[in-house]
Amino acid sequence: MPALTLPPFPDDVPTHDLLVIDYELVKNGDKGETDRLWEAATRLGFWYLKNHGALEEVEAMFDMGAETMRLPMSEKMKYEQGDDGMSFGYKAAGANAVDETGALDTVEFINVSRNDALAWPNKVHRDYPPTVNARMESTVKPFIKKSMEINMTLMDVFNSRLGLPNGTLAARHSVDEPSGCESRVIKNPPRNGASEAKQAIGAHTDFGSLSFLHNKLGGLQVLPPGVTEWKYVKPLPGHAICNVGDTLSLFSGGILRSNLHRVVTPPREQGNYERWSLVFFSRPQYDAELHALTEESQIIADAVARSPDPSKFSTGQTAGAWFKRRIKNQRIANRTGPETWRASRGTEHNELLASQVTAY
Ligand SMILES: O=C(O)CCC(=O)C(=O)O
Ligand SMILES: [Fe+2]
Repeated sequence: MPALTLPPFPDDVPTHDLLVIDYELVKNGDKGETDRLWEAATRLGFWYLKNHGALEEVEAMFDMGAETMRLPMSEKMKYEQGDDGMSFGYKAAGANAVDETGALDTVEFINVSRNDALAWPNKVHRDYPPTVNARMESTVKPFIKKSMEINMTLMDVFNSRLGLPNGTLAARHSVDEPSGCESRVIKNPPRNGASEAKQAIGAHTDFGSLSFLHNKLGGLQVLPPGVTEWKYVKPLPGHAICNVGDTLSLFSGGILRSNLHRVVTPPREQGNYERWSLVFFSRPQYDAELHALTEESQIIADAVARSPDPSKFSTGQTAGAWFKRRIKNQRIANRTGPETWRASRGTEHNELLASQVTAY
């Protein structure tokens, strides 16, 4: 991407501080740092990650994203993800709802399946635009491999803190199995004169286990527990933003928190610029059953027993079904009314509250 001087994140908008976790320390088993990671993952479910060593891979992915988004719309639409609940491929702006009323999202993105990237030049799920293929080996695969390694290192920390036998979470995230794991490059257009901030991506919890996110402009917001006003997460240069998603929250009986978040027009002057972000989503293999791992861990069994609604940890769904249901019911083409949006929901803790919040 051309080097562009972006306006700084303003200091007069409501912002939520995240803990900064040092990946190198976590990798080396530093007790204080793993304590802080645990605190971040159980209290808010979001944290900054520094020293993750993936900065070069991240920049190359932004280049791949920019090359892809520059393709003619007719070319991009050949790879659209469709309305059947598959996430891999291109998603045009306005293809998803952002809320119950059916307001449209403003982001386009290109999602590449982990399975497809690792199997390249063979295909597991689908074909991709030529701009993706050209960089599959040099850019997409290295980014995905590094992201997986980072997420699995963090997941092993959670595995042990949750009192699970070694490798319990890893066994549900096998690299050889088909899964919804994917990379995503997201582009949101500048505000273009609009006076109101718009929801680019509606309030949601992430569908899978762990998300490894990179952005440069503000716009990401979280609704911290017990708070009714959305707070921006300020991007910090060189830092990733990591968060827990639904499936890890379910496996852990709610000990790990999958927090509501959304993306709106970047604040102030930043809103006049294109906003680019990049995520790698780790998700369990499709056939993993989503329920609290109470038989494998007394800590999780106790957490479920203490929950006011233990039934919510027995979804009766596999990861594949969970993922498909959430994606399919966000698609505007599938919308019949507010019930479609509701059917797309995951573990959102206070959805009613979220839909009442209007402050940007
Ligand atoms: O663009 C961002 O900052 C966040 C994106 C996000 O939440 C998502 O794609 O699930
Ligand atoms: Fe998200």
